[in-house]
Amino acid sequence: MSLLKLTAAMESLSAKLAFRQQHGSAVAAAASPAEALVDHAEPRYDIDENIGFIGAGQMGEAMIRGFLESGVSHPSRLSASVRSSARATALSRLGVTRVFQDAVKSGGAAALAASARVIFLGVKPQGLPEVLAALAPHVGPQHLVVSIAAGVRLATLEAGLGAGVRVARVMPNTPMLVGQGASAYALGSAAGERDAALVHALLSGVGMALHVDERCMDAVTGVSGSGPAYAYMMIEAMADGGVQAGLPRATALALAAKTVAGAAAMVLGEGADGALDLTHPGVLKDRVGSPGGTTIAAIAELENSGVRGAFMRAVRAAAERSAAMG
Ligand SMILES: NC(=O)C1=CN([C@@H]2O[C@H](COP(=O)(O)OP(=O)(O)OC[C@H]3O[C@@H](n4cnc5c(N)ncnc54)[C@H](O)[C@@H]3O)[C@@H](O)[C@H]2O)C=CC1
Ligand SMILES: O=C(O)[C@@H]1CCC=N1
Repeated sequence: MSLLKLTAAMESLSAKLAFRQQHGSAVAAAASPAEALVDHAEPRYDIDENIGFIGAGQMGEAMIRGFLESGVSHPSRLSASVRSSARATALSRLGVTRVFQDAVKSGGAAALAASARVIFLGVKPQGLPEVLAALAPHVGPQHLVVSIAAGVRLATLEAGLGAGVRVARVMPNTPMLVGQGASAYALGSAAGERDAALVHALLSGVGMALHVDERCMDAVTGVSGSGPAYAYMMIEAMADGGVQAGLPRATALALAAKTVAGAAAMVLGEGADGALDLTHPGVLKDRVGSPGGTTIAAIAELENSGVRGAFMRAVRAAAERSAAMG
């Protein structure tokens, strides 16, 4: 893909994202009323590259589904190396038919490297060394290898694949499945501007993508990689409170989830140039509470329970665990 085409693709993605953020629609099934009328018989996708996955579990499948549903890629452009027939069946239901066997034991790494120019490594960090060893003989100058493994450093990827191989380290999160991911990425020493643009275009097609220095990646893991789990706990707990106060479960859960999503959308404003325009959550919080009212009564309970400190310690624990895994 030429740099010009990539830039155009990125602009188109930004426009789509702006639309989705504005309209709260996560997935591009009907990115605009006009697009909803388009006949999709022809393949229609934004990133004109063959993309492969070694490991398509929770996160790998969320990325694949996100790429497909947001129109970043097309099933004909995707391939994967998987361990189980259940995974292969799940992918074929998505239209991904180039599915190879285990990357380590059954030659899947060679087949995948032959079929894809961008190779995502979606296995657990503990399984990564043997995947790198299996993949190393098959990667060349045409490849960009992107690891999503928590804690695993760029230097480890470069040492495992060989000097000169272009690598990137990405920390995605599962809301990518619905086009609402929050990802950060860092680039290896051999990766260039085109690689950065490609990684950025892929990730920003399924949410927000930020380029960070590698030393930030463990902290990123603590905030956004593991973060959806904290948000789910919060939503579950708020819903439990609603049930305790007399609401039906489904009503409480829907209200809690939408409240968290809406509050997050108000922090994540967007400037005229499409850049993020963040609003401090403290300012927004103060607008909710009336003197002597309900909100401040609730906030006093949260402060008494040490919720802020608990969240800070949780993020720090995840970041430290990520650093230790590396
Ligand atoms: N789950 C999450 O929310 C996030 C996970 N990650 C990272 O993503 C990676 C995967 O995590 P999950 O998807 O949660 O784990 P998972 O266990 O659901 O998926 C890993 C997949 O890799 C497959 N696999 C393992 N060895 C293989 C081989 N040799 N050949 C082919 N396939 C192989 C497994 O069968 C499994 O389906 C981890 O490194 C994790 O740190 C990063 C951000 C978020
Ligand atoms: O729990 C984990 O280790 C992975 C990495 C970030 C989210 N899940």
